[in-house]
Amino acid sequence: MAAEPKKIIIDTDPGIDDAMAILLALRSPEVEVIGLTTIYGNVYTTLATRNALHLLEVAGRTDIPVAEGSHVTLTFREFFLFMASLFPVKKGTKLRIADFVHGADGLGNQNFDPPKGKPLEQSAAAFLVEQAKLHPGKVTVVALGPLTNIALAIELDPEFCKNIGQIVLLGGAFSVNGNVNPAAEANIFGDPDAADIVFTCGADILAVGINVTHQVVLTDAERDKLIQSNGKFAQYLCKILEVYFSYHHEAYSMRGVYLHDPTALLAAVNPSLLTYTEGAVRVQRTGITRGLTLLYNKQKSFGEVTEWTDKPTVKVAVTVDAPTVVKLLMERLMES
Ligand SMILES: O=c1[nH]cnc2c1ncn2[C@@H]1O[C@H](CO)[C@@H](O)[C@H]1O
Repeated sequence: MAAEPKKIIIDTDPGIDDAMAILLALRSPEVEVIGLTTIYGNVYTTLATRNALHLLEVAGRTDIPVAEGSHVTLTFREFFLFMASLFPVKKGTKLRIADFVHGADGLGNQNFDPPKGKPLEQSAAAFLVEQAKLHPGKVTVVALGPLTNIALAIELDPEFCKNIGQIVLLGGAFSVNGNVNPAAEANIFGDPDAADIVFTCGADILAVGINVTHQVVLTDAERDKLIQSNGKFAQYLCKILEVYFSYHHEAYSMRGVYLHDPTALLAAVNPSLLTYTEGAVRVQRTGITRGLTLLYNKQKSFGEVTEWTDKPTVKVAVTVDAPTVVKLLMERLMES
């Protein structure tokens, strides 16, 4: 008898590689997407919500709910709540939005029609808490953007970390340079305070960092194969991928793109595609290395108490079967 599909919620900032991961998830029988929650990162949260609804309409899956997430980082949020109580005036935020990677609309400057659907009334954090409680130990969150919503879910319900089955997150640059600056990877840099809360919350966490996703490349030749296929999702993605290819060409002088989000998604679909190590991860929250992720492998027992002492163990991906990830992605998108 086939195993019941794993319930997943994708926390996402679509985003071209997010779009690939979402469509891939919808073509993966091993998982059932029970919701999308949105976050800023590649675009602002409002646009992330719009794009999430749009992608579900493209896929004909408007039965899947979308819950809108935080518009600001954890610290800004706390500051706002405090200031709003004193002066009810809105101020601008200084989010780092990667529109130069994904286009101004987040989906390769295609300017699609606005979606017809609407997000739930419920916030992303409330949705995450509710679903984890409803299916204890059975829901996997695949977090593809900054970790604000997950940290808010932890704040909202201290039981969330126990109720959630696993958090597979795309984030961090473990023992390699970041992609925002030499220290930091984009998702962790987006909200380092939230990331540190998530890494130390005690949930079952698998972090897939760019030390792993930089091994997974979709080449120009593979994109050509996607273009030539009749797959509906492949056709759609090839339209939006142009901007992402140009960015990689400029930034990395490469003829191909990194498959960050699809790799993290497939790590949730089939964990045996990766190997991982274990230890405690802390995130640098200030200074020039803000957003740095540092894994303590617990091989040395330090004489003194450190910021890593007694912190829970998480899994950090080390290797990936890149050819199989690319093959699965291509096959599933071309069949669609
Ligand atoms: O150079 C970059 N700057 C900012 N964000 C990036 C860059 N390259 C990729 N991403 C986005 O951030 C996540 C991986 O870190 C991915 O979701 C990717 O879309």
